[in-house]
Amino acid sequence: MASKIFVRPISIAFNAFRNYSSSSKLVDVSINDKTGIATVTMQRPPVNSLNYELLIELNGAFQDLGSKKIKGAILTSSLKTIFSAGLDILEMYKPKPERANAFWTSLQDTWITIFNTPYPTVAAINGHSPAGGCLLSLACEYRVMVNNYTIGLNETKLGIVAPFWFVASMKNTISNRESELALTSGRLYKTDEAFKVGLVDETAENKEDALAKAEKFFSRFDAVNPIARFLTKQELRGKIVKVGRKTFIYKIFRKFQICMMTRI
Ligand SMILES: CC/C=C\C/C=C\C/C=C\CCC/C=C/C(=O)SCCNC(=O)CCNC(=O)[C@H](O)C(C)(C)COP(=O)(O)OP(=O)(O)OC[C@H]1O[C@@H](n2cnc3c(N)ncnc32)[C@H](O)[C@@H]1OP(=O)(O)O
Repeated sequence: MASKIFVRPISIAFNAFRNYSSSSKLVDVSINDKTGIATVTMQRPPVNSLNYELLIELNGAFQDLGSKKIKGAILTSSLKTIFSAGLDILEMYKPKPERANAFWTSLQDTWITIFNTPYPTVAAINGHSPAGGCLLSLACEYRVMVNNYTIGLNETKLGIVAPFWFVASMKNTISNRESELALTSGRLYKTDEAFKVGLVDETAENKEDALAKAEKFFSRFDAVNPIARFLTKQELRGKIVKVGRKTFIYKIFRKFQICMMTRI
């Protein structure tokens, strides 16, 4: 039996941008009472492009799950063939500087939240997952991907530069060498190719299969102390987040991106 929990309203999460708040539910969160597994489903047709509102809801959903006693959380999509098309291109087209700043901050906050959850996370990638979509899956601990879709950080193909925390997320998952080859060429991997290089951990026949495999991943931790598990995760991932959040280079880079975005 699955119980629903409410995602924090956007207007409460970010009062300064009340004008941009939306009452529509872009993220569905359900927790299976029997298994203790939460499923976070992005539902922003047509392609789950990541705009400010979706990011705020996603961030709120993963944060709220931190206060629940869950076994793990699965990130997936309600759409038939798309996990997420990445950042919403409309957010990057001549935005107001305040909106660009809020958008960019919400993207990084969401990445940090998912990257750092105390509970285990799996991305059940049930469709295409370019750029920012790939980033979301990289923030999870494990990836199961349905066959015959594409995934990757294809920014260079779009003539843009993946921020270094996108790159760090890739390098946290596949080798430095493979990351270099993939990022410089803007490669989008097919599911089987992604599996071969370790970008995804398992392949699946369809969404149900992906969800079943995702659930199975959590049983690896049945005999593991959750606090020891989380502290170990922090040990492994903490430095990447610190670098992403605090450095001078990041601040410069962000200003540069906002400048680019407001001039397109
Ligand atoms: C391009 C960026 C420009 C400027 C950036 C400047 C500064 C920013 C600096 C740095 C940022 C770096 C990090 C960037 C990360 C990103 O995520 S950028 C976004 C990258 N995303 C993509 O490249 C995906 C593009 N889309 C696709 O490949 C395909 O649409 C799809 C495989 C996801 C789905 O294919 P189909 O099922 O065939 O569907 P359609 O192509 O017909 O699309 C349906 C509908 O959706 C709209 N759409 C698609 N992607 C996006 C998107 N990312 N944002 C907003 N809208 C999107 C598409 O236009 C169609 O709309 P309609 O025509 O039906 O109105």
